[in-house]
Amino acid sequence: MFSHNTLTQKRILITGGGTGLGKEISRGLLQCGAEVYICGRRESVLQECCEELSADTGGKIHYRICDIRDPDSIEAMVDSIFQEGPLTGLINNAAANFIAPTKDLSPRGYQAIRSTVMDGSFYTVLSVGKRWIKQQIPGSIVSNLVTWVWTGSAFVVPSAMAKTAIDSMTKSLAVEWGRYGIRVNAVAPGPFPTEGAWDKLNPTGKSTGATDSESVPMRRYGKMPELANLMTFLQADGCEYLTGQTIAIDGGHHLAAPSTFASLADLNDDDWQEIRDSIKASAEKEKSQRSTG
Ligand SMILES: CCC/C=C/C(=O)SCCNC(=O)CCNC(=O)[C@H](O)C(C)(C)COP(=O)([O-])OP(=O)([O-])OC[C@H]1O[C@@H](n2cnc3c(N)ncnc32)[C@H](O)[C@@H]1OP(=O)([O-])[O-]
Ligand SMILES: NC(=O)C1=CN([C@@H]2O[C@H](COP(=O)(O)OP(=O)(O)OC[C@H]3O[C@@H](n4cnc5c(N)ncnc54)[C@H](OP(=O)(O)O)[C@@H]3O)[C@@H](O)[C@H]2O)C=CC1
Repeated sequence: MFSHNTLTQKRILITGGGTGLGKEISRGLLQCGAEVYICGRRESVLQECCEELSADTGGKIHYRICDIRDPDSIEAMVDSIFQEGPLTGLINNAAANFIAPTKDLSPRGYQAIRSTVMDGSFYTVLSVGKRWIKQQIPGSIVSNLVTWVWTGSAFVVPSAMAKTAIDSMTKSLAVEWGRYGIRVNAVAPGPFPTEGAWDKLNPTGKSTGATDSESVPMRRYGKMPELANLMTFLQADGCEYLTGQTIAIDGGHHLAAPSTFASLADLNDDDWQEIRDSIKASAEKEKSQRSTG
C-alpha cells in the first residue's frame, strides 16, 4: 500500500510500542522508512522488540524506559530523544484496562487506568508539542482510542471515560495547535486480539461483545497491517489538512453493536471472582518484569 520511503525522514515515538498493537504499528512504520522510538516499563520486553523489529525490517528502532504516569519520566525521555534529533510524530498507544463491575472499583483501581490513559497521553502530548512549538517544527499526533468514545461501555468505565477525554483533547488541540502546523488525530480500533488486551478483557473466555469477531459485520478480527497502514497514512505527508478526527477501524462493529461489554451483565459473582483472579495473575507476571513504575 505504501513504499519503503513513504516515511523517510520521519522520527516517531510510539508509547507502549514494545507489545501488541504498538509493536505491529512500529513494524509498519519501520517498513516505510521511519526511525522509531518505543517506550514502556519493562526493559526486557522493549529490548526484545527492538532486536526483533530491526532484524525483520532493517530499520532504526530505539527504546526508552518510561512510566507515562510520571511527567518527569516523560520529560527525561522526550528530552533525550530530541537531543538525538527532533521527533516528527507521536503515537499515544500505551494504555491500561481491565473488565470489572464498576461498583467493585476502588479509587486506586480507577486511578490506575485514568492516570495511564488520560494523564499519560496528555503529559506526552504536552512534552512533545511544546518542543515543536518552540522549535517551529510541524508534527503529527495520533492517539490509539476505542469506539467506546462514541458509545461508552459498561464494565470498562474508567477506560471509556479516559479514552473519551483524549478524544476531546484531539478535537480541542487540533484547533489550538493548527496554526503551528501540528495535526492532532486519533484512531478507534475494533477488536485486534493481543495478549495484553485479552488477558485483561477476556481472561476466562466468558466476556463477549467487545472482544467478539462474530458480531463484527465483517465477521473477523482486525489484521495488524490494516491498523499499521492507517497509522502510516496519518504520519505521512500528503494529507496535512486532515486534523481533529477520530477514525474508526473496526469492520463496522460499533455501528452494528454490540461492540461494548453490555452483555457482561449476565455474569455472576463467581464468574467475576474468576475474572479478577485471572487479571491479577496477568498483572503480577507483568509487574515482575518491570524496570520502572
Ligand atoms: C476492544 C479492546 C479495547 C482495548 C482496550 C485496552 O486498553 S487493552 C490494554 C490492556 N493492557 C494493559 O492493561 C497493560 C497495562 N496494565 C497494567 O499496568 C495493569 O494491568 C493495571 C494497572 C491495569 C492493573 O494492575 P494491578 O492489578 O497490578 O493493579 P495495581 O496493583 O497497580 O492496583 C491498582 C488497583 O486496581 C485494582 N484492580 C486491579 N485489577 C482489578 C480487577 N480485576 N477488578 C477490580 N479492581 C482491580 C487493584 O485492586 C488496586 O486497587 P486497591 O485494591 O489497591 O484499592
Ligand atoms: N487490542 C485491541 O483490540 C484494542 C486495543 N486498543 C488500544 O490499543 C492500545 C494497545 O493495546 P494492546 O496492544 O492491545 O495492549 P498491550 O497491553 O499489549 O499494550 C499496552 C502497552 O502499554 C504499555 N504501558 C502500560 N502502562 C504504561 C505506563 N504506565 N507507562 C508506559 N507504558 C505503559 C505496556 O508496556 P509495559 O507494561 O511494559 O509498561 C504495553 O506495551 C491501547 O491504547 C488500547 O486501548 C484499542 C482498541 C482495541
